[in-house]
Amino acid sequence: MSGKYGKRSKDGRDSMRGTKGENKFGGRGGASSLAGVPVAVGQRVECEIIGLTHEGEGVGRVEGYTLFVRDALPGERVRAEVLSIGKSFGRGRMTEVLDAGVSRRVSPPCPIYDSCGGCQLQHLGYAEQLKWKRRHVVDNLARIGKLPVAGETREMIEGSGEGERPPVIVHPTIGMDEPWRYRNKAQVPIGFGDGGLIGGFYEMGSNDIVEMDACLIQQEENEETVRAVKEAARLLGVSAYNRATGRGLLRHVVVRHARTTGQRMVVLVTNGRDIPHAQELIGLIRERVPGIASICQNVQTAATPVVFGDETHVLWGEEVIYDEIGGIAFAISPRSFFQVNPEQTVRLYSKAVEYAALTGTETVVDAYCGIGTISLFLAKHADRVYGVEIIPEAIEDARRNAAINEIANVEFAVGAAELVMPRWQAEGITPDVIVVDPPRKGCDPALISTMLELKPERIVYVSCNPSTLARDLRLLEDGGYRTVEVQPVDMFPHTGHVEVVCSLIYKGLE
Ligand SMILES: C[S@@+](CC[C@H](N)C(=O)[O-])C[C@H]1O[C@@H](n2cnc3c(N)ncnc32)[C@H](O)[C@@H]1O
Repeated sequence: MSGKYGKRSKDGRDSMRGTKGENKFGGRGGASSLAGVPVAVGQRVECEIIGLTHEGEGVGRVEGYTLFVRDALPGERVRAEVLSIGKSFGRGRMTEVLDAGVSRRVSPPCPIYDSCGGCQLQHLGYAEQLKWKRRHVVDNLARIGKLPVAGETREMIEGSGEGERPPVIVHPTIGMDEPWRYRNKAQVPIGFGDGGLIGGFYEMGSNDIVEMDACLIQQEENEETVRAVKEAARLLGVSAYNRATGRGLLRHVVVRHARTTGQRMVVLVTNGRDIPHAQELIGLIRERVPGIASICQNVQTAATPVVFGDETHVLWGEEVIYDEIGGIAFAISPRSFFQVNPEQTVRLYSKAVEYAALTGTETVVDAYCGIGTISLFLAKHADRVYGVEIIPEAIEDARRNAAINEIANVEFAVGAAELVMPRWQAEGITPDVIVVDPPRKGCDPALISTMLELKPERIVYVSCNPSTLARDLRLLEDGGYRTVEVQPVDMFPHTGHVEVVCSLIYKGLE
């Protein structure tokens, strides 16, 4: 075995798959042996795998010492080579499965799974992935949130300090019937290979880009678009960005596909404004990409792994493409957040609407609203919805989305939710329901304080990170709320990520 087993995980933030694995697979740096640590770097050890991290590493134990072993699965006994050690844990690579035990190991269908860090769980059967994602949520709620979870062990409930409160119901993860080819967006880093310009994904643990033509979790249209753009760039001699020297033009190709309208968008992220042969490049992309509706340029000159810079403009076509979710049309601009799995998004948002339990008379706040997706879903069932979002273009899209869907009972504001909410509070806006859908770092503490002052009857919390979710639920519980139901939704099959939607109720009203 090679590739995935022998290399560090990469930061996949801007990979073709666009998943968010972190670079944590150790490496050979640091001490080769440490006092009190029962393993040494380079040693081969046998270990039982008793759990799985959110990055898909098996959690092994060697004489009580924790060894994270990439690609090993719970229930297995494996042989692993130790790659790095620290005082409390180390990292290793699996060299052999000694006993598969009860693990549900499957053969990953993707031919480059070994070297690409975009997916972490293709080697685990899909039904088991769904179970594991629920387990991951439960563990975080119990460990970080100190919440009692229905049907779970007493040890988990102990220490919650919750007394006789009803336990939280954590439902089974909602999965996909066909968990492949779901992503509507690809972010492809561009670099140099032997034959010139290449684009695909970062090799694990390095900034080396590996050419990739196919990715089984991408919609095929995105693969086709990326291929066409790379070919056009090669034909015209467009230079690829060199991450070591900061020279070269094309840094990333970002493509989106709107399944309901067939429209496609290409964003060329460039290291500078001037694109030589720009008109020829645009011409070739238009000729070779069916459904192309928008070609944009984003300028990013900083030496940073962040994909987009602040300057975006249209090179050809529209400034947005249109897609539809649950019968609502959405305009999507190059930098706006739009859920990447449209099929599961309908399920996620429908749950959020269900948990909001609206009757038509309520005032609702949608914090971290993006392009107004959840706001517009809620507006049909509420008296008035207020959405707040930090990216100005996203709010432009949100307002446009309200207009094209003829939804008049929504209002959007640009700004940090933690700053805008107190302003609304001062203006006398008192929400009956607050929906939050923050980025991975969770809600700003100031926003939580304002929510606790406003005391809405219900809070609906949508999260892509179970650990910050659990932290925030604890704060909300301490402030007078009870977490009632938690629904994990598999928005990112074959990766370690899980989306969660939760309902909370103000205890004073129970
Ligand atoms: C997970 S996305 C959710 C977007 C939207 N609810 C959806 O489902 O499409 C989080 C959003 O929060 C925005 N954001 C990040 N920090 C923010 C802040 N402090 N205040 C308001 N919005 C913020 C991001 O730009 C992003 O659009």
